[in-house]
Amino acid sequence: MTRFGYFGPSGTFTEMALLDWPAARGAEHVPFASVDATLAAVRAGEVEAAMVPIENSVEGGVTATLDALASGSPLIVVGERLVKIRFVLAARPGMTLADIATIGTHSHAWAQVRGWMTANLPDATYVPTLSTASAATDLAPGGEGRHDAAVCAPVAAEQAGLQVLAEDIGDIKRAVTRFVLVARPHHIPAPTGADKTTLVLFQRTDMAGGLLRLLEQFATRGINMTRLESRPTKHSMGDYCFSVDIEGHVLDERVGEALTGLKRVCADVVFLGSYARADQARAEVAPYNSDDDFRAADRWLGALRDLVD
Ligand SMILES: O=C(O)C(=O)C[C@]1(C(=O)O)C=C[C@@H](O)C=C1
Repeated sequence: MTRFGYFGPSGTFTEMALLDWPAARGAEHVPFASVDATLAAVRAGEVEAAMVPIENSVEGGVTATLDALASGSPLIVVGERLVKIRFVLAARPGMTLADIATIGTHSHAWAQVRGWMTANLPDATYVPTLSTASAATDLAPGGEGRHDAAVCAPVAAEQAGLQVLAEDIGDIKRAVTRFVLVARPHHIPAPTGADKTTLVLFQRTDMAGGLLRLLEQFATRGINMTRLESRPTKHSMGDYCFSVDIEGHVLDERVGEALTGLKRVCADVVFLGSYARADQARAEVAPYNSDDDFRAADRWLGALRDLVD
C-alpha cells in the first residue's frame, strides 16, 4: 500500500490537508512528530510523499519547512492545499477558564491567538509543543498533562476526549495555512495552466545589487511572484538565500527563460517543483510574454543564425 507521511500526530491541520489530497485516499497515512522527521522520511524513501505546512496567512513562513527544503538531498513540491484555520481552547473535562494557568500549542498557532489570550487569559503562560494536536493528546487519558489547556483544531480536541472551553479563538477569522505535498524528484506534474513554481535562490556575494538582479529575471518576463522570503544560509552572518514562489510552470517559456537567467546570475538555484495551484487561479501572462511570443522570437533568432557561414 502507498504510504503518505504528514506532520502529525493525528488531528493536526497538516493531516486535514493530507485528507484533502485525492491520491492519498485509501493509502496509509504515517504521522511524524516534526517537519524535519517528516521530510527525512521522504528522503529515505520510507514514504512516497508527505504533507507539511509552509506558510500561514497571519504568521508567515514555516521556517522549519523552508530550511529543510532548501538544503539536503533534493525534494520537490508536487502539490499544495489551503486549509482554513479554526482554533479551539480545550481542556480536560471539568476544567473551567478560571482553572487555566498554562496553555500548550504550536508556536504558529500561539501567534494566531495572542489577542484572544491577552483579552481573556492575560496571566496564562504559553507552553510550546511540537504541534497543535500533540498539545491536545498531552491532555488525553494517559498523556503527561504538561499544561492545563491546548489550542488546537476542533477535531484534535474531540479525538483526545477534551472539553472545548472556547471556540473560534483565532484573532484573524479568515486565517489560512498553505501546505505542500513533497516527494523525491522522480517526476514533475504536467502543467495545468494554473501552476506555481517554487525556488530557492542563493545570491552571489561578490556582486552588488544581488536581490535586484534576481528579481529582474522575473520582472522582465512578466512573471508574478506570490511569495518571497529571505532565510539565513547559516554559513556566515548576513548571508541570505531567498525562498520564492512564482506563477507558472517550468514548461512555460517565460519561466524556462527566467530559470536560465537565474542560473547565470545566482551562485545556486534549487528547483523545488512546478505544481497545480490549490486556488486554480490561472497565471496572468503579461503582454508579449506568452509562449507564442517567446517561440516567435526564438524562430527569428534561429533564422538569423542559420545565415551564418
Ligand atoms: O500543529 C499543527 O496542527 C500543524 O499542522 C502546524 C501548523 C503550522 O505549522 O502553522 C499548521 C497550521 C496552523 O497555522 C498552526 C500550526
